[in-house]
Amino acid sequence: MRISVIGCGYLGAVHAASMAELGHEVVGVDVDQRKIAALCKGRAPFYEPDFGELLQHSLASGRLSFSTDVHDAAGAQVYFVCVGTPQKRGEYAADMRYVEAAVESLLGVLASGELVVGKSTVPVGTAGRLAELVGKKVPGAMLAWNPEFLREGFAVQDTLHPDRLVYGLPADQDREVAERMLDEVYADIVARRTPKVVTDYATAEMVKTAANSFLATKISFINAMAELCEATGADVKQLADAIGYDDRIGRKFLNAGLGFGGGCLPKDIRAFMARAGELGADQALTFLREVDNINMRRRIRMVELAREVCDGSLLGKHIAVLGAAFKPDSDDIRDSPALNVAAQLQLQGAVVTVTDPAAIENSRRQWPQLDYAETPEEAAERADAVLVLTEWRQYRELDPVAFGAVVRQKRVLDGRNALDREAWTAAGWTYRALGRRAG
Ligand SMILES: NC(=O)C1=CN([C@@H]2O[C@H](COP(=O)(O)OP(=O)(O)OC[C@H]3O[C@@H](n4cnc5c(N)ncnc54)[C@H](O)[C@@H]3O)[C@@H](O)[C@H]2O)C=CC1
Ligand SMILES: O=C(O)[C@H]1O[C@H](OP(=O)(O)OP(=O)(O)OC[C@H]2O[C@@H](n3ccc(=O)[nH]c3=O)[C@H](O)[C@@H]2O)[C@H](O)[C@@H](O)[C@@H]1O
Repeated sequence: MRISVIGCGYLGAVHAASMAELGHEVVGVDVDQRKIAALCKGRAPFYEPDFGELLQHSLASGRLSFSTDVHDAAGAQVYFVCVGTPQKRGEYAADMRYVEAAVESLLGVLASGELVVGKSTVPVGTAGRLAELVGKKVPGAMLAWNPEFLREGFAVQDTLHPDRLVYGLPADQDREVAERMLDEVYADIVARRTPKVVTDYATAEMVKTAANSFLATKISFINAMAELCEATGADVKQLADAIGYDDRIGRKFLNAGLGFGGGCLPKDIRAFMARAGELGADQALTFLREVDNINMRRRIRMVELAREVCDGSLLGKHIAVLGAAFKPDSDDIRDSPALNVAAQLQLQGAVVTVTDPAAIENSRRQWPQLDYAETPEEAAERADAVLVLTEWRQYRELDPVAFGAVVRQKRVLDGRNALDREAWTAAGWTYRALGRRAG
């Protein structure tokens, strides 16, 4: 099948290479010339495990190419829309200008019988509106919404082996044709009997925002428990383990700590609230405001904790921040809790050095005022406190004995509840973590 993918960022580039891996002829299009130049050369423009190999394999097969010209996308049976939907500046709502522009550009290349498939996360109501536009401008062309649930750090695995497929389809006679075309795109995945939900546009759009809202709520729930643990002397990690044994609750996404960041959960819950407001149903989602508040309070608490361990003042204290990406195995720093804390510490007078295995280049571009080091040892040289804010394996596996020789003061703040508290304490470190007793 011939497929085009519009927008080759974290989602689209992986989707394009994965579709080629599934045997399709794929053209990836992006307006960012640097990104396309890198992809054409088989260089991943971002850090994502397994993506580099997949990209090179797909390019070598001759089934994958990239372009900055949307006309090179013409002649496909299916056009995936994977452009960004960031938060609007100064507002909660999603900025839809990239989706609008991408669909507008497709109107010039689309033909009757071809299918536009939205993958970007959008406010409910978008697909219906765009389907009308597509049908009016290109009679016989169709539109479907097929939200994506991949996680960064597992993007290749999640794209090739998703736990479900969701098709939001038109209500008219195009419904069956569109479903058949999507089944052909995902033939290998459908053949494995992957659960498939075939529904209308609005439900498909809402499945995506509801899923991200639920995940954000689960994280903020455990972080609210962490706040109470701090007030009572209880231990949030043991609490999460204990409630997580209940199958109805489950242990996943109950890791208390610095909370959620990234290019999706924060902006998606806000866009969902904004859309509910537009629809006159804002009351239904007021709880998400509290989810957001609990999440942001963790960042402030982390800074307080750093001040506490630094004898009540951050002025002139050398602080090593281990981790800049919003999560491990990614170079994505969009709304990174780690960088937010690093910047707050610096504003309060600390001398902050940040390190990260993959995200230093991105961080330097966005936060040039911070200092950076290549390794945790360099970052922690003569530090008064070490903060582990992204739980990269390298940091989880640090040897607290050897690492202790580098710093001025053996004080470690475990922002992700990821270190072995007993081992660090035994090596003479003062151990502090959100929602746990001092070690
Ligand atoms: N990053 C992720 O893990 C996931 C993202 N999503 C959703 O997918 C969408 C894309 O997210 P990311 O890939 O993270 O964003 P991104 O910012 O990494 O990529 C978006 C890409 O679209 C390109 N673009 C913008 N306008 C264009 C146009 N008119 N024509 C062609 N290309 C254009 C940009 O240059 C950029 O490369 C968002 O709606 C996001 O919420 C959904 C699931 C997972
Ligand atoms: O819409 C999206 O873009 C994606 O958003 C999230 O994926 P992602 O942002 O890549 O990463 P997550 O693993 O969900 O982590 C998000 C944030 O929550 C934090 N987190 C996660 C789990 C947890 O228990 N505690 C916690 O604080 C992470 O550190 C990270 O900052 C969802 O998990 C994906 O299903 C979805 O497709």
